[in-house]
Amino acid sequence: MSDNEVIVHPDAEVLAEATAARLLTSIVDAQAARGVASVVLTGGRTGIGVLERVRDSIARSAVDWSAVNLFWGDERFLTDGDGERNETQARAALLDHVPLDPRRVHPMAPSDGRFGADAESAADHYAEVLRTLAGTDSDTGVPRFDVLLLGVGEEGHTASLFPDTPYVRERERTAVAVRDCPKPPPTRISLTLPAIASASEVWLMTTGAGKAEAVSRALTGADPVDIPAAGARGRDRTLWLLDREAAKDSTLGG
Ligand SMILES: O=C1O[C@H](COP(=O)(O)O)[C@@H](O)[C@H](O)[C@H]1O
Repeated sequence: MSDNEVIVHPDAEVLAEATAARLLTSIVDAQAARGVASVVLTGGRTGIGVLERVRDSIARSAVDWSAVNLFWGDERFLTDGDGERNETQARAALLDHVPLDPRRVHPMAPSDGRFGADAESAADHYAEVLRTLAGTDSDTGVPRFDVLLLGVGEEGHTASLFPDTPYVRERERTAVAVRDCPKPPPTRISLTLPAIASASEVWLMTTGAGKAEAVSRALTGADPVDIPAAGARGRDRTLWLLDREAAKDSTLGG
């Protein structure tokens, strides 16, 4: 498990642009090393803003999009194409604009899909997809994720793991159905902290003064049960990408 690293950008615009450049470079590097890159996407304003900047970057042509595996860290359990789904927003921001191989795109099921409103079965299926792609040698049950993107909520949630819930305490399963979420919609699907911890790099991206307290608590060793973002760590790197407002309550040294 890696230590937290923090990079503070002047504002949300610069953060989105710089993170898009960082993501493009990471994908190119992974493809140069292994031929393929695997990225876990997030929803939220910052995460979708980064995808829009990737779309608008001339450097997006440096990526072989047909060799990018895409997953989601969480999903709002709504009908297919609903504008609040993280998948819908990611498709509009980037995925519909690059030549992906649809077989490499792994969205979480919608609430009108093959599992209907059974979010638990949809989550179990996602865990099964991850296990299958991980292969029989895997000890984590998830594929090798090069970069796993996350947002952070005002109360410290990340993915759809909210404070003081059974879901943030989950140690066995890699994907769970999340019920009674304090932030709408009430039903979601989320990767768990153990699944997140199997990623090579975890990038937590957030902006604005409303996130400052949660960021500060996460960076000063809060219990992940209280501040779930505090428990999101990558194997090789855990990178907090903040704007000045989100960093304002944190003592960052230097
Ligand atoms: O609902 C969600 O919110 C978080 C944070 O979103 P933001 O708009 O405050 O940046 C996001 O990370 C998560 O994927 C999403 O489902």
